[in-house]
Amino acid sequence: MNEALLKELSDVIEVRKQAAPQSSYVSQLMHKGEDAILKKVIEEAGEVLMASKDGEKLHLVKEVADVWFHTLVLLSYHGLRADDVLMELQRRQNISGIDEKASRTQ
Ligand SMILES: N=c1c2ncn([C@@H]3O[C@H](COP(=O)(O)OP(=O)(O)OP(=O)(O)O)[C@@H](O)[C@H]3O)c2ncn1[C@@H]1O[C@H](COP(=O)(O)O)[C@@H](O)[C@H]1O
Repeated sequence: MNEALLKELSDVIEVRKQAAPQSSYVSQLMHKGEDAILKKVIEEAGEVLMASKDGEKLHLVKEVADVWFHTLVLLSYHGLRADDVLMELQRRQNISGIDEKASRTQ
């Protein structure tokens, strides 16, 4: 995963959040509010399901990118960033790393 790219995208979303609604896709979506953002997340998740079933890998990658992007917009709406999710994933990896270490020493 390119962590820097996710952080960069989070920065762009933060800037668009403050901008006039007509100026960009993110600004418009932010202006429409939480329900509109949630609707996009659910819609894109449905498209991931269809892409998975049709077996086209590139289609799946594109739909997952749409989900990631819209969840970043949702995080920003709530004052959160990609970093918060990355830290949570890191925390889980650390826990499972500790578990693995413990099972090796038993
Ligand atoms: N990564 C994305 C990105 N991925 C998807 N989308 C938009 O998300 C929408 C996906 O919705 P759909 O697939 O349902 O397509 P649609 O029917 O055209 O969309 P709707 O009319 O239903 O909203 C499209 O309008 C895409 O353009 C994105 N829009 C922007 N970005 C990034 O966000 C940054 C800021 O974008 P702006 O706010 O547009 O400047 C850009 O630099 C990009 O890096």
